[in-house]
Amino acid sequence: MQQAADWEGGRGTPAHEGGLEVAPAEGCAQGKARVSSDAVAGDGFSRFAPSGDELATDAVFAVEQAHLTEVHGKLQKIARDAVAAMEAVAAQAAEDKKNMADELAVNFATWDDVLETHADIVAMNNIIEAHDMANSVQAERLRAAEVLLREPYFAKIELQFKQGQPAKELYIGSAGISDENYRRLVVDWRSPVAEVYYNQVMGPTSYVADGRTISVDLKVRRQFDIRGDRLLSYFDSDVAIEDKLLLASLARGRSAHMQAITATIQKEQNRVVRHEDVPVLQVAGVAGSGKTSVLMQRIAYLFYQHRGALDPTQVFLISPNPVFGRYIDRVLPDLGERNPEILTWAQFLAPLLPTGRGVGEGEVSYERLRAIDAAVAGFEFDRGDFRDIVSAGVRLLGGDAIEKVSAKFGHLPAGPHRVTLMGEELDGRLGARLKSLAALESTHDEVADLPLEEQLRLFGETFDPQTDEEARTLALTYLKEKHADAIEAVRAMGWLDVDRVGRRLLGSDGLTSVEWVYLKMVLTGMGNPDAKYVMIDEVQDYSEGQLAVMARYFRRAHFLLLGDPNQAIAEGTASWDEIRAVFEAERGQVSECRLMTSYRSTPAITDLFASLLPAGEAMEVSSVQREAPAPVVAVCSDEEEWRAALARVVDEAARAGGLTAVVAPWKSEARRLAKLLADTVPAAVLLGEGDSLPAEGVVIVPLKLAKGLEFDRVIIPDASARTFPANDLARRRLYTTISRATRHLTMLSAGPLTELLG
Ligand SMILES: Nc1ncnc2c1ncn2[C@@H]1O[C@H](COP(=O)(O)OP(=O)(O)OP(=O)(O)O)[C@@H](O)[C@H]1O
Repeated sequence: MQQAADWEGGRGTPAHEGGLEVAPAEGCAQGKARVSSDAVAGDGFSRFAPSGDELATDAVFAVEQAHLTEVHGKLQKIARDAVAAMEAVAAQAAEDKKNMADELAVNFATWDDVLETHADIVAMNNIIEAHDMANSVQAERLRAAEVLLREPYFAKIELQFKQGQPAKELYIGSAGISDENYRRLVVDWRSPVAEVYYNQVMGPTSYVADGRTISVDLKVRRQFDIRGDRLLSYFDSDVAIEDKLLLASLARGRSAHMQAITATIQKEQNRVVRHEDVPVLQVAGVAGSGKTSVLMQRIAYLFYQHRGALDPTQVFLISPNPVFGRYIDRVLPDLGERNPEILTWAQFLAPLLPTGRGVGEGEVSYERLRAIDAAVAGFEFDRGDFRDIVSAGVRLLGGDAIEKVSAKFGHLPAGPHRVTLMGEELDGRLGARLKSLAALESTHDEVADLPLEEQLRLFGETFDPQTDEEARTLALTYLKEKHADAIEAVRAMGWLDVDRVGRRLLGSDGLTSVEWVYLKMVLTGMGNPDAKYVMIDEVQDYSEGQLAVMARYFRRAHFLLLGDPNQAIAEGTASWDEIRAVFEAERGQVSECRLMTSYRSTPAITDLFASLLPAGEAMEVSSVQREAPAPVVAVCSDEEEWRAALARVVDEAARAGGLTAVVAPWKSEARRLAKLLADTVPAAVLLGEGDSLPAEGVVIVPLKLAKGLEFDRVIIPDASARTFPANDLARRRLYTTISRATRHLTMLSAGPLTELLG
């Protein structure tokens, strides 16, 4: 066992028994991590594809290639036919519209004429609607064909439904499609029968369709690697111990955007993707276990299940940071689906807050929010809780009037019902006030004094009213725009001084933004009742308060919570049990799943981050990746050495190709590193919130922004005890940092290496 010098005092660092071996090297002490994993290695994969000669003589290969060629040809025809049909519909629609417009004699002379005109218009609309419908069917077909032309299918199953009968062949792909005779060419991966493929059990098995369990005998389970109309290889699995397609997919490495895992969803992942629709599903998964991938597949699955009834605007994905949002935003479009609303916490919260109020820190306990619930239960408004609505210097609604409206509904408790009724009444009063202003001579003069282009923009003509009524109508249009802020303030219950109510109720100086939004929800019922699904990725990074706000805001939605308790990288976030408790309190029962296999990193890197897990948990984590060079550690004895070593490893990484991340613990440290490297390795760029992940190169990125992402190489610039002291938070931060690496990991240490790696 070697010892490396401590650059601060020249003291020796302790040796790391059973962990990383640290050996001196030029400039810094260097070494390789010892690997204990015997996970699936290269040999299994090298047999995956038959060689050229074998392919030529492989009868199955020839049959499958012929089938693929036929299906691909049919898909091309389907796409061509769909385009032609859409063009024909468009031409016909244009013709029909022209004819109908020519024939349509708008006549309101008598009541009979009105009825006839109305009937003509309805008939015209029906024809237009029929065209739209025909087009949307063809558009859907075209979309499916386009998705499939890239890879028509990835698997085939042969199912025997009854003994003695021939087995039925089904090809499974990213979308489902039939030929012109309604014969299924490809079965959608989300269809009930496809479950048999994902269950990875040969022989007698079953699937559920329309609530019925259907028993089948799975005779053949064949996986394909296909590009367009070319079959690259196939693999028949008789026992599902090794998934060759999975190994092939993992060997292909990462790309600048997350890829769908449709063809290789594993059994434990499939349980989450096809999980029954429960109010809350909480999924705990180790780093790289496919939580985000599974989340995307689940969304695609839900769109399929609720086709026509679930719109993407009713699904929300709360993502850890904007870079991550962009990293995942191609997965669903590649599957032929639209993206849900992808928001960070800040993007979710900001529009709910009054202008000028920052999102602030999210650290709020559930207890504190429950105190708000308790206080509001026995509460009554007073005059000071109401604010004048003022716009452009005009007081449009006074606090006294609002208090009177409140008293009118005083028989109701102060809460959402009463506030809604008050809102409606105040909306009416504001409308009446604007109307009375619109009747004033002074307003008409104001409108007449508007620049001409302003009048044209507002009215489509200059202000030249012929009657009083016309003058009032035009003035009202002007006032509605002038006082749009007041109209919006009434709609958003801006007349209620939430801060004042909070101070009164809680006796505190001020509310945090989380408390403010929560109190507003409790008082006014603010929320999104139309959201049907909300997915929170990296759920361990939110406080109880933030989670309770989301649970309350999306009050009718079903939640999917995915996270890794060991990746909680900030203080004040909810523990795994607290997350469950918040959702149990807010939404009732919480169902749970676990994902324990890691797909991202090599066995050596997986072993290393798994060694940071609490005792017991590490034993369960396994890696599926192939082996690659062991992680490298360099302990430097002084700052100068460390700088030189950093420049060297970053430069080497830049030359090696692929994408490297220098993961800094904090934003300030990332900036410092960027400055430090600016002269020596200018290729290394600082990644900001507004950036997308490049396909290759070197990025310097704070850990917070690296959340959920992965890189071919990770460089930890300082794995010293100073950056990672021996405590739980640092342990989780190191685990998260290391697990961003897929194949290569280099750790430098300015001074003694952290004990956590000992
Ligand atoms: N079934 C699978 N087939 C192919 N690749 C997979 C599969 N499951 C996961 N992967 C790959 O493993 C990597 C990690 O997946 P993902 O980012 O979804 O994991 P995660 O659990 O969200 O990670 P973390 O929490 O550490 O950010 C990705 O490159 C993903 O494509």
